[in-house]
Amino acid sequence: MGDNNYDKELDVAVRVVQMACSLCQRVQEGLVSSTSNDHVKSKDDDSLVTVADWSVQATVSLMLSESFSNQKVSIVAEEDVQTLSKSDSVGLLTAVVNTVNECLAEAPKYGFQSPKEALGTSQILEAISRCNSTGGCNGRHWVLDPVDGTLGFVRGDQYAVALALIEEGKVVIGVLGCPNYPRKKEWLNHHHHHQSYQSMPKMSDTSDTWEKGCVLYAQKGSGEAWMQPLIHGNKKHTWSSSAQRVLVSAIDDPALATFCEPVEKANTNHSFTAGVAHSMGLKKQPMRVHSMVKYAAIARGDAEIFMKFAQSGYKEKIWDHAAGVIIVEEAGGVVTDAGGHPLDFSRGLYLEGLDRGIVACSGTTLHEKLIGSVYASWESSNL
Ligand SMILES: Nc1ncnc2c1ncn2[C@@H]1O[C@H](COP(=O)(O)OS(=O)(=O)O)[C@@H](OP(=O)(O)O)[C@H]1O
Ligand SMILES: [Mg+2]
Ligand SMILES: [Mg+2]
Ligand SMILES: [Mg+2]
Repeated sequence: MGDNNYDKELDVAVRVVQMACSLCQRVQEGLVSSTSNDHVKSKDDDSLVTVADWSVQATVSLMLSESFSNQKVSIVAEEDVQTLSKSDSVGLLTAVVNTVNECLAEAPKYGFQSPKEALGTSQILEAISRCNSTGGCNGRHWVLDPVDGTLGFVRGDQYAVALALIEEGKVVIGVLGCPNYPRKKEWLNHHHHHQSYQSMPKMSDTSDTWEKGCVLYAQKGSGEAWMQPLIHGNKKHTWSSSAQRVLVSAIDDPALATFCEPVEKANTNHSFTAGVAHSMGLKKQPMRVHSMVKYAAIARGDAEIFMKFAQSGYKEKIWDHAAGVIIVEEAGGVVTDAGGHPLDFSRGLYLEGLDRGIVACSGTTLHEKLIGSVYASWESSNL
């Protein structure tokens, strides 16, 4: 691992992700209970963006600047201010400004300073647009997906806040906030989620028996991945001292393994993965989950395999994977492209050179079988 130690960066990143998760929970509660959807917008590629995406991006940008003010902080992040600056977005922008200021007022709870007075619109727009780095193989770059799985977020379902640090092209820390990670792994499944929703305790339920949500994190080369509970509501949690180690599953028999994949067929080829699953002897139905919570499920040992095969021509972005990949690897898992090569985070915004798709496994036995099945299925799917 050399002399590099990222303890300070990791500590800051975990606290800012905790803060962002609390922001998201507040916004999601508002969205799910509201009948209007004026806080959700469609982007040019028809994907969604919400008040939470921009507000988290602003908050993380501000807290990283506060914490590393002596350095030039480079941040690669998903959102820009284009949609937000349009004349018909005044209501949206006001909501972002209010949400960020509400969140900043709580900053001391997370060991950060609150600004002396509420921030204005221009400061918040500036904080969002400052995250316009394009990464690359030189120097340090933070990589942020403020809300990953925005569709899941809007549906009241799974989503994640993902923050990673890349140094000289390698991911060195990863933090993944999963505010709706359920107590029972079966509840992760999108379909089960709705069936069991009525019987699930509500978000406002503060009973101690109900633990939902977590923040996972790892540092490169440590061989350890950790999980903290979320700070719920106003409860004073000793969250920083209640971290638990997470480990991948020991299951290496495909017949017993669970594989997870994106919910939407637009984001992955469900029929191809069904063929791969059959070919390698997976017996269980796929667990379809929004967001990088799929990586969290592998790291926590709640599932053994994650596959994503996007349409050819779609370029995977680094912020959709960086934090998840390092957490799974440090928890004992293996993540590669479909050719078995490690993902390359050194080439800018995209995972350039990716061979077909991404596969994550709890161990090498399943990984080798999976790569073999992808090879066989790809051949036959192209006959
Ligand atoms: N066409 C296409 N193909 C593949 N991937 C795409 C595509 N379009 C978008 N994206 C990216 O997918 C991210 C969401 O992935 P999920 O696994 O959460 O998808 S799903 O909602 O479960 O279907 C999503 O992340 P967020 O935008 O942060 O939600 C996108 O970066
Ligand atoms: Mg998006
Ligand atoms: Mg994303
Ligand atoms: Mg996103």
